[in-house]
Parts: sequence; structure tokens; C-alpha cells
Amino acid sequence: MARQPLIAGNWKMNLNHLEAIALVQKIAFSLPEKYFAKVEVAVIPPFTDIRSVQTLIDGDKLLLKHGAQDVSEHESGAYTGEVSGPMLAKLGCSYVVVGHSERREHHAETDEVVNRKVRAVLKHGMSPILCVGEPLEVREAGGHVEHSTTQLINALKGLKTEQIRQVVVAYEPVWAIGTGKVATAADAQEVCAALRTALADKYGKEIADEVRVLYGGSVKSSNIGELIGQNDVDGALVGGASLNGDEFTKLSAMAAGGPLP
Ligand SMILES: O=C[C@H](O)COP(=O)(O)O
Repeated sequence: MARQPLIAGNWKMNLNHLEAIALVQKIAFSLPEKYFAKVEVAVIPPFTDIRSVQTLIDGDKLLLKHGAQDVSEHESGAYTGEVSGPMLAKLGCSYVVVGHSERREHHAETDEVVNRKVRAVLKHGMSPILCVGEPLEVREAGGHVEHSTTQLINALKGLKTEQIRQVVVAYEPVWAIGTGKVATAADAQEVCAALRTALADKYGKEIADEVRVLYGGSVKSSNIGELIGQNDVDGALVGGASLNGDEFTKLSAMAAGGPLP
């Protein structure tokens, strides 16, 4: 079965709810509906924007999907500041980013925490966008494939084979995030293919062939074409370029095979 490309815009800690509405309107206005048959496009705003984005998408029956940038590993209770899986599911989230390198770095998230968050997302019928990827020193030492596949397998521990189908994997080399240093298409393909092979070894080829593997790290309209042209790259997790409506629209259209709107 052909995998539908996914372009997910991770806004990180940018845009208040009014700015979020303006950006979603801009994307919806600029990207003709026919593109959505070829590419799935999702916005991943901060928690405070999700209700506004959901209302707009549902109210105007937009074909855009939306998601969240993180989730608590807990269901409810005395966890000040946390947001749970049931809360995100109630807000119509399709996707939840889990294990982003910024959370691993600034919030000390281990593979074990990431694993519990992946389970929390799946339990409530959403898809995790599970981020893996190596820092610069690991890449320079040639350990990037092993590092990324180990993070992947650790994060999926204990899941049922059927649940793996719902997972989206994002390969994000840390050295390429927000730096303008995009991995070459061949670099991205090498690791994305290795991640798929690791899934096939553990869960079988049929499952591995269904799982979408994205690339993330300085993706723009100028490089998405080459990246998505790789056999095992099924889309992108886009940071900075997702904050610009024109650029994100262009990038999404290119992932759909164009022509540009
Ligand atoms: O989640 C998105 C990634 O961290 C990539 O961010 P970037 O496109 O700004 O490099």
C-alpha cells in the first residue's frame, strides 16, 4: 500500500491563538483542496492555540489536521502544568509529537519516558510522531544509524504489533534542527531506510512498509522536493518554515507533486 506523504508543521513555542488563527486561514486559503488528496498536511501548535485551531478546522470543514507538541505520560491528577492524552483527544488532535530532541535535551526525557508517552498517545486513538536522531558528535563518529534505530526500538517497547501501524517516525538529526544545515537527501534516506529495516526486523515487513518515516531539520520549499523523492522519506516535520504561510503552502504543494499554487 502506498504511503501518503505527511507534512507536519511544528510551530514550537511560537504564535498566540490569534496568530494561530491567521496562519491556519492563510494555509487553508492558499492550498487548493485537490492537494489534500495527495498529501496530508498537519499543524502542530502550542497547547494554548489548539482549541482555536480545532474550532476553525471543524467549523470550516478544512482538510488540515492538527496535533500537539507533547503529552503527559499520566492520565490525570496532581501533575501541575501537564496536559493529558484524553484532553488532547477531546480537542480532536490527530497527532502528538513525542521525543523531540528539544524535550530530550531541555526536559531530560529519556527513552523510557518517551516510551510511556508513545503509549499514552496510542491509548487515546492518536498517532505519535516519534522523533529520533543523533547529535553532531555521534554523526561525526559514524554512530548515527545505531543511535537512531536504538532510540526507535526503545520508544516502541511493549507495544502490540498492530499499534505500530499508527506510529509516524520522524528522523531529525539534532545538528540540522534550526541551523539551516539540512541533511543531504542521501543522508536522510540512509537513516530513514535503516529505521524502516529496524521496524521490519522487529514487527515484519508488512507493518514496516506502512509506517511513515519523515525527515526533519531545516526543511524548506527549496529542499523538500529532493528529500521526498527518496524511497524511504514519506514527508517532513517542519519547524521554522511552518511559521510562514506562503512557504509552508509552497512546501506542502511540492510534497503533493505540485504545481505550486
Ligand atoms: O520539529 C521540527 C524540527 O525540529 C525541525 O525544525 P527546523 O525546521 O526549524 O529545523
